[in-house]
Amino acid sequence: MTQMMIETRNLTKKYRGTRAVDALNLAIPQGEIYGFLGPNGAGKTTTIRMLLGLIKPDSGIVQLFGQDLKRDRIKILRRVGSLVEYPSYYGHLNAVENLETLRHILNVPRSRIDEVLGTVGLTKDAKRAVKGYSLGMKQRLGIAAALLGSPELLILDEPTNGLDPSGILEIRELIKKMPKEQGITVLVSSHLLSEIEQMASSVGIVNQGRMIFQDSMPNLQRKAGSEIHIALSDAEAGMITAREQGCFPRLDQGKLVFKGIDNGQIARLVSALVDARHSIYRVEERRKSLEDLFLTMTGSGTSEAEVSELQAATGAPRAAGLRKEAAQ
Ligand SMILES: Nc1ncnc2c1ncn2[C@@H]1O[C@H](COP(=O)(O)OP(=O)(O)OP(=O)(O)O)[C@@H](O)[C@H]1O
Repeated sequence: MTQMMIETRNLTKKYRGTRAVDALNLAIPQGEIYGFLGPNGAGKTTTIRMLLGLIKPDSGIVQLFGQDLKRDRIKILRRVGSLVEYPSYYGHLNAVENLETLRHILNVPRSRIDEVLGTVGLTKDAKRAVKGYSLGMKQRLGIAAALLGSPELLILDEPTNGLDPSGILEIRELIKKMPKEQGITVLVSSHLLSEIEQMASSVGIVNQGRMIFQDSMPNLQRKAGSEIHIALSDAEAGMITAREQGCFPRLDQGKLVFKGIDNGQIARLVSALVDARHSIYRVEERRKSLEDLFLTMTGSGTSEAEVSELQAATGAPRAAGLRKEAAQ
């Protein structure tokens, strides 16, 4: 059976009577890149702080590597690397010198510094003062520091926040190689679905402290649903041919749009349209973008009916006040 690297049960934290994290059940198996997604204020950082033992839950359980965090906190956390908010450095020191202090605390060999700087692509700049680093380089140095103790689990809170596109790409590529090349399970939080979509193998979406979706990324994409759009010479006449084939499209800007149609039906339909002397310009699959899905789930600009339809489709529980907060 796959080991759970992180598991929480009914994890709850209140601030002044408001539940920042509300009965959260996280389940993160070994080898995953788990995208922890939610709009600003959803409770991601509060959850991460509880996972790292930085704050105490009001109720609920945190288990890392199958062990209760309350029992053997120091020993368990030695197996975890983390980057929460912006890391702080001595600007006048170089990367090696900055990591040296931490190396002593962790009691790891000197060679580990070269290894982690190599992993994050900072070997060339290792002897430059950190104050001259870009924000992306500083974040990569933060990840190097998190990797220094050879963790089995890496927890990164919004590591791409504030970075430019090339900085974002570097961090993303770095995270993507963690499970395969380093055998490390990763939890990475973000408020951007597009970010998570490009690196995560599974995803948990939180809003107002509650989990509204948790599954594999392919399942999220599948549940987002797809449509087939057919552009042809005479869409109205094409509708009649489609109906004769038992398909019932809608008409959208001169195109026939089909939901829930399989490959066999598409093949028969196209062949019937060609037989009926239609010119077919394009047949394309369009997925509801995950960005749309995320916005719908977190409740911005969509109708009550749409939210219900989506939650039914994704099997997500209904969160109290789900639609109050707009996604960022
Ligand atoms: N120390 C604190 N005192 C009071 N309220 C807090 C504290 N920390 C967090 N909160 C509140 O808890 C809620 C969740 O905040 P949290 O920082 O966990 O969200 P987040 O998903 O990480 O958002 P962001 O992406 O903006 O960091 C917010 O309403 C926040 O204002």
